[in-house]
Amino acid sequence: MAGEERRFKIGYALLPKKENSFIRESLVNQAKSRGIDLVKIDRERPLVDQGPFDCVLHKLYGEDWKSQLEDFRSRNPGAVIIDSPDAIERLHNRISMLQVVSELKIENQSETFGIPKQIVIYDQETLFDKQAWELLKFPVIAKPLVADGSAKSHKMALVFNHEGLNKLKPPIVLQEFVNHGGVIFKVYVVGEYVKCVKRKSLPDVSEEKLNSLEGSLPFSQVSNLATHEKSDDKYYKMMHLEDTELPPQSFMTDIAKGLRRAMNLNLFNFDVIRDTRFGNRYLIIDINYFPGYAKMPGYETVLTDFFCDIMNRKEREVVVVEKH
Ligand SMILES: O=P(O)(O)O[C@@H]1[C@@H](OP(=O)(O)O)[C@H](OP(=O)(O)O)[C@H](O)[C@H](OP(=O)(O)O)[C@H]1OP(=O)(O)O
Ligand SMILES: Nc1ncnc2c1ncn2[C@@H]1O[C@H](COP(=O)(O)OP(=O)(O)O)[C@@H](O)[C@H]1O
Ligand SMILES: [Mg+2]
Ligand SMILES: [Mg+2]
Repeated sequence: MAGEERRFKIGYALLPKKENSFIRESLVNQAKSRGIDLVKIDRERPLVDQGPFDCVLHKLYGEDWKSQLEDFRSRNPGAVIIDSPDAIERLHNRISMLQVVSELKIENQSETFGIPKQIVIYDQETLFDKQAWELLKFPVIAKPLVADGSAKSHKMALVFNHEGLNKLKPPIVLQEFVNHGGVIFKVYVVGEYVKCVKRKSLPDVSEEKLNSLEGSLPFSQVSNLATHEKSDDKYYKMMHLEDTELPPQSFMTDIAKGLRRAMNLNLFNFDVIRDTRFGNRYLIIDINYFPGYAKMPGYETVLTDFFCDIMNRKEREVVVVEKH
């Protein structure tokens, strides 16, 4: 219609905590002003009975939701689902999550990247099996194998010696703890957009400290501690977050692009540490689907740009299909 702008409807299905942090008025308004209406999907009703939606944005788990999306896809072949549940599922297991990093090839002369040494342990006996330990040395981080967003899946332990293994509950991943100067880099990806920020992490463990420490130290979501917990804390001040240099942006962008293509995902972030033994070696330790974007300054513009981009691409594809 002449003079009338085409509007798009994006339905979102998020857990209440995510909805509260992500669906802010500022985002809704900015999207609206650029022709995109963000509409909440009612979880009490079948998805196929709602809409019509040009796009579905979601971070929900479980078979029921997956089959609802499949029904929706078959009845609305023109709609875009961000992102595919099968692609997201790869991130729910801490082994398959990082496998894709090992397969990535990036040409770079000055920096290298990879993942820390790690093994997966399914039962208590294997925990104490000498052979399993040939690859690893203490300290290690024990992480639940499953990464499904539950509080349990974030409960980790820094393990200093064999004694510390007793408390662990397989299935777990044991990953070499790599000294990295107490600062972690979080690389946020939104389609083609890539933003790297610094966050606090665990402090380095010296050989000396390692020998004096007892068994293990449990922790959870260390990079997400509230601001007051950080600022009062002597330890946080010791970490010199401001003095830490960010990794080269082009290097992070290359990795992000490679991961995006290999995983077929648009919305994710990955955690990177810089190995203090080398200074130019980066290790990817975690990949998260649809992370806390609202913590990114100006997230409203980044996300709105992305929505517009997806919708324009969809329009172009429809035009091409119609022409043929
Ligand atoms: O809640 P937020 O904003 O802290 O976001 C969490 C992320 O924090 P980040 O953006 O990386 O600082 C968080 O990332 P980290 O675990 O801190 O690496 C996860 O992505 C978390 O989702 P889930 O519990 O793994 O499903 C994210 O939680 P949800 O918002 O998805 O519940
Ligand atoms: N291999 C490692 N070496 C050093 N520190 C690590 C390692 N793995 C994790 N960490 C620290 O533990 C935190 C939580 O681990 P992570 O794998 O990111 O779990 P989550 O999914 O709960 O964020 C990281 O943000 C980082 O501070
Ligand atoms: Mg993490
Ligand atoms: Mg994670």
